[in-house]
Amino acid sequence: MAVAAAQKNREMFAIKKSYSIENGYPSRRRSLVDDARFETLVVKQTKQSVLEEARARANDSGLESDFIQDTAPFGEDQHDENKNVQSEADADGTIKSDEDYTLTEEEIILQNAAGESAEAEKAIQKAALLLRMREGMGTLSRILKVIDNYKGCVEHLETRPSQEAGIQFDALVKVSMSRSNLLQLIRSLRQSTSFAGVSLLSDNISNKTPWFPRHASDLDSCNHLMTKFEPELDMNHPGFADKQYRERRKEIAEIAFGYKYGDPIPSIVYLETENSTWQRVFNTVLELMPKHACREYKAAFGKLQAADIFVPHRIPQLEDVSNFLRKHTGFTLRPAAGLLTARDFLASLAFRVFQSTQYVRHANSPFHTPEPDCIHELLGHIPLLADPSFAQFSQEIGLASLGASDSEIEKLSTVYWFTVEFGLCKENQQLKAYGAALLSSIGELLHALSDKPELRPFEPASTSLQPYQDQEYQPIYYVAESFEDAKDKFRRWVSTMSRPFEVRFNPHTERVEVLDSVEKLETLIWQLNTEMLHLTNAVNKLRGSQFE
Ligand SMILES: C[C@H](O)[C@H](O)[C@H]1CNc2nc(N)[nH]c(=O)c2N1
Ligand SMILES: N[C@@H](Cc1ccc(O)cc1)C(=O)O
Ligand SMILES: [Fe+2]
Repeated sequence: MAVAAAQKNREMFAIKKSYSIENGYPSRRRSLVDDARFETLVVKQTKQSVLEEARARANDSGLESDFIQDTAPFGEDQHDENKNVQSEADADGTIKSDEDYTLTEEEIILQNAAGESAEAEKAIQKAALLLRMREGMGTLSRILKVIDNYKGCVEHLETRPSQEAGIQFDALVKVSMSRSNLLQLIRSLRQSTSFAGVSLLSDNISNKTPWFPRHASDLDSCNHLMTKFEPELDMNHPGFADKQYRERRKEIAEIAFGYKYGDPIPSIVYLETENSTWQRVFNTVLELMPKHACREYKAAFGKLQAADIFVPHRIPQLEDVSNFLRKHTGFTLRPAAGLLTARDFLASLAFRVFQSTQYVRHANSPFHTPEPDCIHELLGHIPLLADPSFAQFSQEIGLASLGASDSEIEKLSTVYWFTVEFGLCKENQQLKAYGAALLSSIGELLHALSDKPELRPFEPASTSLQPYQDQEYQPIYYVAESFEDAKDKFRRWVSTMSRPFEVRFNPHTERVEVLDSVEKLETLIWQLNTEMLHLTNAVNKLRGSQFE
């Protein structure tokens, strides 16, 4: 019961998606908790206000309806005396106010795209319009004339009898014209009573792909918190009744809110209680790891110990860990204020950036906590991020998430959940843990390896559909044939995702490029050829030296 209630409570606050710029948010926030409360409202209101703003802008531009002016209103013969009000009177005689022009999301995207710069406004845009024509085919010739007046080119025209009462025909018109003219055209058509509807269809509105972070510095604008487990909001949270703990959390969250790409991660002077929580978990992990952790985890763990980063008596500083990872796999860390939305969290992996919390779980619950803390990130995630093959794999997941649909993000994060967070694998017929949330939670690790939970073979297609909760131990775990097998299967499944474009990370610029032109592909092929040449040379040199 308590679980269900808490889940509901959290769902009320949870923000499911997105890069915050895309949603119109300012990038940084002052208070974790106020923010969290505020954001649920904002999510609802943002769309509304963006729509209103765009509408106001469209109305402010003082455009006349060229459609009406240039072509004479439809049916002018019959309604001559009404000519002046034609553009405002609807078929049933009601006045069309500006409120009636509901801008669709496509139009807002178009408007935003046009508003980016003078060139962007003039850029030629392909678009498909669906016009619901109240009257006969005669309307078509007028439409074509208006498009011509706006210097548009009609690329495709199709009509069909309408299914709806009061509408004679639907016309699908594909045009290419400058963005600003396209916007005016739509507005113009809307003002005519000859149409029961004018809509811009989504698939053609933009030759651009959706917004997503293109450079590691764009992550400054994401960082979106999921208001899930919060000591302030959740009665089940171990820190709910501990004022001091909550203050401490706020203090540490401020670092993440203030952080910008390129900054060194500020170090934290951890309290004695915090270090001793770390020590308890660290020592237990050390004890259980040889028997229960997968090989790759153990190997990387050893390197972190050798570098003096993993020591029992103090919590490692994120900056030191980040520098260590950079040297091994090119991964770096960014401080995060709490649980991020799956979209923002996965996006950072595309840049080989791992968003890491910096606060420590409550001292009363060292062996399991309902939200990620730095002990989870450090003991759970960091070792594998120092493994080159796993690092590569993590980045691929991140790249696959960029611009993916909400339902794909949901599936991706579910598979991520059952592998990277809670994955089990076989090693010489023995069950081993590779999931970070198992390796950072002794309680859950022992539960996973007991006979209590259900174990299922890992198959991304079905695993991606399995609902889960994240407050208590998992009732189901997925077991891969081996750690390699988990990565292989996940990778192959990711490549079946339906996103209509491919992206590539350029490590020199830390930029994600959309592979949407022959030129870009040619440059890449040239780079690969150069690399092939070096590799072939290396092979030849080694072969040659064998015979010396
Ligand atoms: C992608 C998936 O949802 C995953 O569980 C993410 C969500 N957000 C996160 N946010 C933080 N800060 N740390 C994490 O480990 C995760 N994990
Ligand atoms: N349960 C994990 C922490 C965690 C919580 C929620 C998550 O989504 C991930 C990790 C631990 O105790 O270490
Ligand atoms: Fe995690």
